[in-house]
Amino acid sequence: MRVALIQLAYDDAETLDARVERVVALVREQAGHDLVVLPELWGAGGFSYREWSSRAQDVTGSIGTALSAAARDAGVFLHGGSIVERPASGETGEEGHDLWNTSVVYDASGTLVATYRKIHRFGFAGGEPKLMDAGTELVRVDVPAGSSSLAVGLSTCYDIRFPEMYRALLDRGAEAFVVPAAWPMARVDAWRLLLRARAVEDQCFVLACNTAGTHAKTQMGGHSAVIAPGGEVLAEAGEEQQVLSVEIDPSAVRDVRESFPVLADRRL
Ligand SMILES: NC(=O)CCC(=O)C(=O)O
Repeated sequence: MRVALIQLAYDDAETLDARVERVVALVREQAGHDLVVLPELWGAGGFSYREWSSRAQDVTGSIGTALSAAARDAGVFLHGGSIVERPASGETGEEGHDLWNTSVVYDASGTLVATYRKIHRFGFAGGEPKLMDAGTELVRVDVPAGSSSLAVGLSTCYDIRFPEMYRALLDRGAEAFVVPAAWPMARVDAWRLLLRARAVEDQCFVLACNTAGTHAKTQMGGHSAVIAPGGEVLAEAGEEQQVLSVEIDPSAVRDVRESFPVLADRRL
């Protein structure tokens, strides 16, 4: 199964339209991959809190429409990273906000097959908790891989600090976790550690796609990575924009779990 992580760099000068055009061109270049992943909030800007409301969209807005077409044209399963979602229905959340940090996933025909609203909001008293509602649903999506498939648990950036969420995804059958992110350089050591920790403790692949470049006065950390279910780093990006293209073998999950059956020793 061939996976591409598009570690995108952007700055404050680029318009949303120009960024969407650039991103969908990069997605189309990944034809031949089974799964392509983009970072968190690449359209609105991961740390551009002040812009989030004006850049919010329904999942069927301009970003979603462009991603759907790119997935179809490239013939790839596409995790489109996340958008600042403002549902066209006027829905509000339990805390009264009308915004969510929502991941959008398309199959190779361009159909929106899953959405995931980020459960753990980053920013303490500011940022996401101030502006957005928290998601409440765990989401697993099965990505076709040749004659079989890979069960992928969805998560976003700051979620990686909450191991109980990944255990819950494991209990829903996850064999891999996708982690789109806008994680800053200042804490990149923690990012690299946490990705491997989640892989080792749950014996799952971790496919983590971070942001690069500097926006909203925040330097992003890069270091997107693909981690095997035994914890080996199969590929890791540097600090600049880069596409990581990696072959993974879904049967490695079963092999690791059989040869070192630590999950069978859980005491609930
Ligand atoms: N966008 C995020 O969730 C950032 C998370 C982060 O910087 C951290 O957990 O540290």
